[in-house]
Amino acid sequence: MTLRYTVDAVVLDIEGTTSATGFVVDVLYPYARSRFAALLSERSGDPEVARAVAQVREAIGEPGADAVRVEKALNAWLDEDRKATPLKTLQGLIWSEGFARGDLVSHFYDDVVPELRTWHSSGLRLYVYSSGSVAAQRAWFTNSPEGDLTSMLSGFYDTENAGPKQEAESYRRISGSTGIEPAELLFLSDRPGELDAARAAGWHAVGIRRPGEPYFEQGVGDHAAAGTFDEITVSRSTS
Ligand SMILES: CSCCC(=O)C(=O)COP(=O)(O)O
Ligand SMILES: [Mg+2]
Repeated sequence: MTLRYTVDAVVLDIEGTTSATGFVVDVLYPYARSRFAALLSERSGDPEVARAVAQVREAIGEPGADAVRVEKALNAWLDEDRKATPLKTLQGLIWSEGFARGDLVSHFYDDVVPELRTWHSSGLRLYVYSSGSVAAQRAWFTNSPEGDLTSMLSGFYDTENAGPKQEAESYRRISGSTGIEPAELLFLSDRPGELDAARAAGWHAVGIRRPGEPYFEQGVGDHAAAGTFDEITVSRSTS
């Protein structure tokens, strides 16, 4: 069945939606895990690192936690795939450098890039809203197996600049930042809580259900659902 929407922009979740959670967990997470210790010891003076470390200490309620304790907390969050902002900031720093030096190439499901090209060439604006940091998102779309895709993207949002993905206020913030009315925005995500929040903010929302993804069995509640991007026809609003 084809789902049809007429909007100004499509906003994309990454993990479970454009790309496989398995790739993130099996390739990106070990890459970050093996580099946290060096980052924490060698770059503690970097303001972005220092701010993230302070956020970790606050989150674990240990203001005096040393680098070893901070690393332990980061690894525990990794184990449970916790979408904690300081974890995502530090991962993003490590990954963006890994992508830049050619250690990493991102992953997209086969249906995604062709559909993004179709939507972009029809005049739709494309944005990303992911728990992965903006630095990680940029690196992800720059270093795809099909080359640099960032020219199709109009902006990037994460939990730092927009807020938590399961809160309607974050979607209102993105709508305000893009200047696009909520009813002209379509969000694609695998997580029902994120779809609920987008809908509560007045957005259109479609659940992406891909076999093998963590939320496949649970489903997406009462949201419209698609198995692949080519099941969604999106036209640009003329208004
Ligand atoms: C390129 S971002 C890496 C994936 C990631 O760390 C993540 O948390 C993605 O979560 P999402 O909100 O896109 O499901
Ligand atoms: Mg997701």
